[in-house]
Parts: sequence; structure tokens; C-alpha cells
Amino acid sequence: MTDTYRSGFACFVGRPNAGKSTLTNALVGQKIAIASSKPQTTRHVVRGIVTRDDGQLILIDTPGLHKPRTLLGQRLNDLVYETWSEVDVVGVCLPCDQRIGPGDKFIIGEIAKLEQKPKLVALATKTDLVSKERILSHLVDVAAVAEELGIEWAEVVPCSATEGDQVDVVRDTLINLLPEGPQYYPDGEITDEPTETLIAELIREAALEGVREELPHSIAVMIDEILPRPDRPEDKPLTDVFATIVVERDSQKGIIIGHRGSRLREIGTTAREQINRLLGTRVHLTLHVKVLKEWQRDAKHLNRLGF
Ligand SMILES: Nc1nc2c(ncn2[C@@H]2O[C@H](COP(=O)(O)OP(=O)(O)OP(=O)(O)O)[C@@H](O)[C@H]2O)c(=O)[nH]1
Repeated sequence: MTDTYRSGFACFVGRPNAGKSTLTNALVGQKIAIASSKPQTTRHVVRGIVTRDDGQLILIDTPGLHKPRTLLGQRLNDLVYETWSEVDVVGVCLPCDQRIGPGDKFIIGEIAKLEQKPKLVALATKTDLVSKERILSHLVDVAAVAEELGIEWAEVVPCSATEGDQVDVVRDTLINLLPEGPQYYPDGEITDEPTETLIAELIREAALEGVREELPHSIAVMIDEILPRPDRPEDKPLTDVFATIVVERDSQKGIIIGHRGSRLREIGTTAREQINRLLGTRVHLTLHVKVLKEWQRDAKHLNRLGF
């Protein structure tokens, strides 16, 4: 044990579905970032905070890079580059069950080009899905990529976030790479995202479930109101949440609502359970669906939706 206190910021990068959100959750020990089986659902900058006696790690969840076809795409990409230059460490998630491809190399190359470069850690994620031999050959590929791109991995850690395997090593590794610094956040702080944003993300996650072909980026959620229901017994509080699911087209509205409202009811049930857990009280959730044509291209709409 040394008395050095280390603190700073880290974020994870990697292709869609690489396991970034799941690893963030595993490190923090509580669901904060939104994990989903659909690619590219993480859009908001959500911070998870790990506080220990020897340091504090602040995890920032960034959206993935993609072709900037809309104003939203552009803003998201700017945010990504900005985040990369601001953090101390970037964990590059390279899932063991997939070969390292041009997409991975592109991301690593972009970080390597930054003037203000973070330290790079390679995280060979999802080790539980493959054999020991495959993990080894994957680690060889990971080392080869560094050579090819002229970068250096500060560390390489194989891990499985779902099995909790080596998650403690990832945590130690990241904290050890942070500079000496103060404890930025008080003990017990898990995220500084406002509750509203977390609730909106939970609803959005539920709305995306089962929508296979549609682009996830066509859905946004606005929280209209969160109100404690008056006249409730103290031991049985109830919170009313009113939210609007925003889509771009009438056809998408139909998909969200479903046959006689069946899908919207399902979304409501799933989201409500999650919000119950987040708020720790029973929740009554009222959802509306609204078409805002071309919201992704319109600066006024983007600002209102918090981008
Ligand atoms: N078997 C296994 N599955 C995992 C592991 N980590 C994540 N997954 C699964 O992989 C899928 C994607 O995980 P996410 O954490 O949402 O991935 P992400 O990189 O944040 O994805 P985007 O938000 O799309 O960029 C989910 O279905 C996870 O349950 C792991 O260690 N083992």
C-alpha cells in the first residue's frame, strides 16, 4: 500500500456491442449506464464513479463513432473526440469472440492521432464466450495491432464483465494508470446524471427492445414531468412519471404503439419496473408517442432533447 491517492477519468471505446456498458456497470457495481443488446444505444455521457481508499475512477460512457449523416451524428462525433482528449485512460474493448477489424483499428488510429493523448489499455472482453486457446490467439492479435498502428498498450487485460471475471484487475489497472489527484466526488456517489436523464434512457432502452430493423437513432425520449402522488401513505409512496417517446415518422409511431397499443403497454411495463428500482418507490408511468419529423436534423429539436 502506498499513500498516493490517484484520481481521474476513463472511458471505453470499441465497436457496437463490444461490452462497454456492461463493463462500466460491472466496475461500478450498479446499473447506471444503459446496457442493451442493440448496437449504438449509448448516447448520453453517463459517469460511473468507483471510489476506493487509494483512488477514484470516473468512468465516462461515450457514444460510438459513426458516419455523420445528420446533425445529431456530427454532434455525437464531436463529443467523442472531445471526450477522448479529456480522459486520462481509454479502455479499448476488443471482444474475444470477434476478430479485430478495420473498425477497431480506425478507432485506435483516431485516438493515436490526438494531440492530447490518453493512455491506452486493451480490454479483451467476453472471455467467457471462447476457449483458452482463442483468448491466447486474440491476445497475440491485440499485441500485433499495437505494433501495426505504432501505439503502445499501457496494459492488456482479458476479462468477462458478465461473469465478473478479472473485473477487479480491470479496476486496479485503470486506477493505477491515473495521475495523482484529489477525490473529486464524495463517497457513495455513483452517477451525477440527473434522474430525468436516467429515466429517459430506461424508457428508450425498453422502446428499442425488439425493434430489430429500425435505426435506434430514430427514437428519443422526453420526460415531461416527475411528480410524487399527493395524499399517499408515507410507507407507500407513488411517483407519477409522464414521458413522450419521440419518433421521426408516422410508420415508426405505429411500430412503437403496436397492435391496439400492445407494444406501448409492454414498453411501459418493462420501463416501469426499471424506474421503480431506480427511484426506490412505486411508479405510475404515462407514455405518449409523438412524431417530430426529421428531429435529428433540426438544431432546435436536438437542443430540446438534450443533445
Ligand atoms: N457473454 C458475455 N456477454 C457480454 C459480456 N459483456 C457484454 N456482453 C453482452 O454483449 C451485449 C452488448 O453489451 P453492451 O455492454 O451493451 O455493449 P456496448 O459496447 O456498450 O454496446 P453499444 O452501446 O452498442 O456501443 C449485451 O447483450 C451484453 O449482455 C461478457 O463479458 N460476456
